[in-house]
Amino acid sequence: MGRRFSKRKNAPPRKERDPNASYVEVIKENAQMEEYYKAQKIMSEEEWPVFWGHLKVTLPTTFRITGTRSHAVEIRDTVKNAFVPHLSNISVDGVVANPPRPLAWYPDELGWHFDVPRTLLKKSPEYAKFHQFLVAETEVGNISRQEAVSMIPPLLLDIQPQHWVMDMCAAPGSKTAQIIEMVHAVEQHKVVPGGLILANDADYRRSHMLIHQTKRLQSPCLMVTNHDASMMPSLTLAPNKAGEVVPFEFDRVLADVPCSGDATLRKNPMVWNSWTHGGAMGLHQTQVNILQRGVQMLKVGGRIVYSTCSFNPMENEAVVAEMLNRANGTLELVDVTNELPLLKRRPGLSDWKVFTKEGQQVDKFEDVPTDAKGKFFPSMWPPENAGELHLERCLRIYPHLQDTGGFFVAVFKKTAPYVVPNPGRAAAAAEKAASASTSENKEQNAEEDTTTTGDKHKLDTAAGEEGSEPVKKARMTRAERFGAPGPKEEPFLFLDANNTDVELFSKFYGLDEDFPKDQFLVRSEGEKNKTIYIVSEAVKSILKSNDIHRLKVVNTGVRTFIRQDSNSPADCTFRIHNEGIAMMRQFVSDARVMAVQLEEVITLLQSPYPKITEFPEAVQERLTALPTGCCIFEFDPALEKDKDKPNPRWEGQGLTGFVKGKLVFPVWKAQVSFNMLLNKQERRSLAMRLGVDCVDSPHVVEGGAKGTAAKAKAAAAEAAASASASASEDATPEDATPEDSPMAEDDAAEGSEEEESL
Ligand SMILES: C[S@@+](CC[C@H](N)C(=O)[O-])C[C@H]1O[C@@H](n2cnc3c(N)ncnc32)[C@H](O)[C@@H]1O
Repeated sequence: MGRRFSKRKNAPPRKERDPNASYVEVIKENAQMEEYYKAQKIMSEEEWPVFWGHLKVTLPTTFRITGTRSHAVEIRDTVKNAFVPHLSNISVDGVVANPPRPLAWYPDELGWHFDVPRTLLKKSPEYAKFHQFLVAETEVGNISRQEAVSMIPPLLLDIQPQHWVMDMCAAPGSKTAQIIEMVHAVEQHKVVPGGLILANDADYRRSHMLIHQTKRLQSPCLMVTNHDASMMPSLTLAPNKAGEVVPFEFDRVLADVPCSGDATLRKNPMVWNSWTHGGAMGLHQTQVNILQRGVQMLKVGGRIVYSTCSFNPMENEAVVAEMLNRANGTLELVDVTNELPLLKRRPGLSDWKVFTKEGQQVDKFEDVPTDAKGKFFPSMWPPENAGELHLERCLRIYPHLQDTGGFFVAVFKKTAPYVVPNPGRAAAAAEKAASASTSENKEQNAEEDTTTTGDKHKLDTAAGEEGSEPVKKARMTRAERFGAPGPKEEPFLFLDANNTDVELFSKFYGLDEDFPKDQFLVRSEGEKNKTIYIVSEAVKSILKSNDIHRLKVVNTGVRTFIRQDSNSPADCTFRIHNEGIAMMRQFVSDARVMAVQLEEVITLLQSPYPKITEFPEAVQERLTALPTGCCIFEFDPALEKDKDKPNPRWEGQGLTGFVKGKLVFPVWKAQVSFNMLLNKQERRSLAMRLGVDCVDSPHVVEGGAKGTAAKAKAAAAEAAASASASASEDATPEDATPEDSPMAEDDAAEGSEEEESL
């Protein structure tokens, strides 16, 4: 997960976690690595000392403002106008900090960086306030801490809202979040977007980090799967509404593959200690196989971006060159010189050297000693036609160019169908490996079946001697490679448009005629429908495929309606979940929407269950007239009567603080009182943006404590919860018991080992 600014529950003592504390003990030298990269001639001798020196400097903090377009702009303007002017020239103990500033190359000033020593963050009241803001906005997913260079691959995918996008190695999900935002970039009224985001990770536990990271983006177009990306299954999809069977292919694919990670030195100083010549060797073939499967599943005319956080040509240009040669003219490198023009980059290499684990240079595959042959593939060397492949079109990002981490990116376009096998220059050993991992549908699916039943994993089954890396890998079980497989997922069951429950809430909320009522689903077979999710038409066509058993879907759908088992006399016991409110607001009848002023919002924020009599007299009559049950409160700052009155909390801002767009949130009306259906973080974030105080609702339910939910995915939950950053909470109506939704299981499993506070 992009690192977050959040506080962690049960976090180890600060001292243990302070990365600076451990950094001082690392000696930032590695002679082998220095020699290796000098031999690769990744830059001139004159530039080398600047590059090498920069690797030793701690990375600035970077964050990205997330969410839908208008919302993100609002948060950006808050950072720019409310904080930055107060953060210039601040010094503590003689240290002056650079105030936060936008990344020059990131579009619309939505990417930011700053390098502020921890002491200053703690001691300066201005920075403390800024930090508090970052924490609150991160909690609700409006800000995501993400390394600057990691933001590049999604930007180069050139995603359009209607695109089907596959993120092959997606966890913890910072790039997936960016992709989701791009698919939702155009805010359309009364439309569920047509795009699709399939986010996959081979590691089940990490696939749950992915769910956590993307949950707050509330996309009905997202599907999270758990496969070895080199063996993503092929499916025949169910016909869509127009009766067409569209192929299971993607307009855009991101292959952000597992790599040795030596370009993350600034963030992970331990790499100084651990780097060896062998680090990249065991990854090269896996990287080729993942990229190749991505190319197969890409539409002709589509774009695939390959990226690593490694400087190593064996993981970078060698993989790219092998793929281009296998593709034999059906794939080309795109010249992206004019894309992100302010991003400083260096061209890819057309020549590089290969070394043994012991550090001996080997000029060609044929020269590898027989007893070491199993560790090498011919594709690790520069091909003879390297000069013709336009490898210079690859992007090498070096830390000293713009004070970032290092990264490698290659952007391809598929120009014609790609047929496997086409082993190109690969030798017999690699051919065998490739065919094991990329052979057509039948074999792939059979493979998936065997891996899930615990048989030996066949990926990378290269011919090689006993004890060689490929053979050892081939003998690994799936669990050894990717951790324990998750439990069998509950099925995704669609509700008919004329299902009694669908009819009940459709009528109660006056759902628009155009609303796709056949895209609701549940996950609790045989039980009454407790939690109702909505998915896009594209997701539905996948879930309704006859081959769906081949795809391990771990999560999809946005929580939209929750059944409240209560004694409430409400006509409809389904409440709207805050997750689905932005989308549902477009389709809900105005009769269920109450326009409110700031004063009413404050009453709800400052009292857990305010009685009608606690609201301003002017609205009491309207509130009394509302039928019991769930309704939507809508606050439009443009209609606020006192909007220009200064807000004492935020200097220079009107009374509504930094909230410029409409706010909608679900509220439960009981007999005599109201309850805002927001969790603790959501309440706090809203209060902070409005510049008012709030109280936490006492009726929140800790997600981790949801008994049955926690049990259901015990394996994943246990692992993730131990690293968990924040148990989630859900607000419930005062007179109702908390729902026990299948999706609540995710709350128990959420969290990230990569989470870090400022
Ligand atoms: C570099 S990280 C991806 C980072 C991610 N794209 C992001 O931006 O947050 C690589 C990921 O690949 C996953 N992985 C490793 N081998 C894989 C495979 N064969 N198929 C799919 N995922 C794999 C790892 O679990 C890891 O989460």
